[in-house]
Amino acid sequence: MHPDAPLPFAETLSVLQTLVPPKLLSPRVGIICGSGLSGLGGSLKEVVLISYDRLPGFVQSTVPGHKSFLAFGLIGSVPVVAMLGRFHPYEGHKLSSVVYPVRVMAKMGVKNIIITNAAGALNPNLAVGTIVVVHDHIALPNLTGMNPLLGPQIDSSYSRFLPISDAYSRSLRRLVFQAAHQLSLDREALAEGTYAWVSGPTYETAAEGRFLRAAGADVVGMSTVPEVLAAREEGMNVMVLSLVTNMVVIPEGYKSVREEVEAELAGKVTEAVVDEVVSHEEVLTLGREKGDLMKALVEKVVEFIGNGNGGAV
Ligand SMILES: O=P(O)(O)O[C@H]1O[C@H](CO)[C@@H](O)[C@H]1O
Ligand code: HPA
Repeated sequence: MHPDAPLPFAETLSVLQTLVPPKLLSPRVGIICGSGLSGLGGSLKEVVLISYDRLPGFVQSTVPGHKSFLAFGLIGSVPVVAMLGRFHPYEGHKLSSVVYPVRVMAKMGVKNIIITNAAGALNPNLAVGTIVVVHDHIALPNLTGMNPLLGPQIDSSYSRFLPISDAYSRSLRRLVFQAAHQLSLDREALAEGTYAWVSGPTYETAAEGRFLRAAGADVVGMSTVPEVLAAREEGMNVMVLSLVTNMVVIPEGYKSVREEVEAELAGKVTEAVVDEVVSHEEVLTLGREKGDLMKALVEKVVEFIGNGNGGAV
C-alpha cells in the first residue's frame, strides 16, 4: 500500500542533486533492467553510479542478476536514468517500495520509461531468445487485491480510478519495430504479446502455464506490472520488452505415465521421459547471451525518442 509512511521524495531528490552532475539530472528516459540485463548500463556514457543504499526510500535488490545501482548517463546525447537491478514483491519488499524508483524518476521529469524483464514463454510459437514487445498484461495479483495503487492517493492530483487498457504506448511500440528494422534484425527476433504477472518466487506448474496461456498470455514473469501501473499513474509513456528465457508450456504436452508403463509391460521400447525444470541460472545465461541485442534495441529507441520520433516525448 502506498503511502503507509510518507514517501521520502524530498530526501531522495536532495541526495541525487548532490551526487549527479546537473547535465544528467533531468533524464529524458528511464530504464529498468530485468534479470541478467543490467549490462544495459554499459550503454551509458559519462556514467554516474549511485548505490541504492545511499538513496532514502530505496531498498536493496537481493536477486542474482540484479545489481543495486541507479545509473545516470547519456545514450548518444540523451540523458537517461537506469535501475541496474529492480525490486520484486517476492523478495519481501512492499509494493510501495517496488515502485518507489519509478516515482522518483517521474519527479525528475522522466516522461518515457523502458522496462525490461526475463520471462517464460506460454505461447508455444515463441522461441527462447525472442524479445516480446508487450502490448497488454494479465495480472492475477491485481485482480485479487495486490495492486501498488491500493491505498490512499499520494495527493489529489492522482487519478483514483486509473484506466490501463492503453498502458503500453503504441508510439513507443512502433519505435521498437522501427529500431529492429534499422538494426536489420530478423523478423523472428521480435514478437508482440501479453505478459502475465505472477507473484513468484515459485515458477509455474505445467497446469498453471496452460491456464495462463488459455487466458491469453504469451509470456509470464514475476515483475514489471507494478512498475507499469506506477509509471502510468505518474503519467509516463511505457514500453516493456520481455526476453524469452525459457519455455513454460511445452508444445508436446504431458506424457502419460500410465501409457508409458502399459507400453513397457507390453514389451514395447519407450523413450525415457525426463521432466524438465527451469532454473534462474538458465534465465541469467539467456540474459547474458541476448543482452547485447536488448541493449542495441533500447539504445536505438532512446535515440529515436531523443530525436522526437514516434509521438513519444
Ligand atoms: O522479471 P525479472 O526481474 O527480469 O526476473 C525474472 O527472472 C526471475 C526468475 O528467474 C524472476 O524475478 C522473474 O520475474
Ligand atoms: N516464470 C516466471 N518468471 C520467469 C520465468 C518463468 O518461467 N522465466 C523468467 N522469469
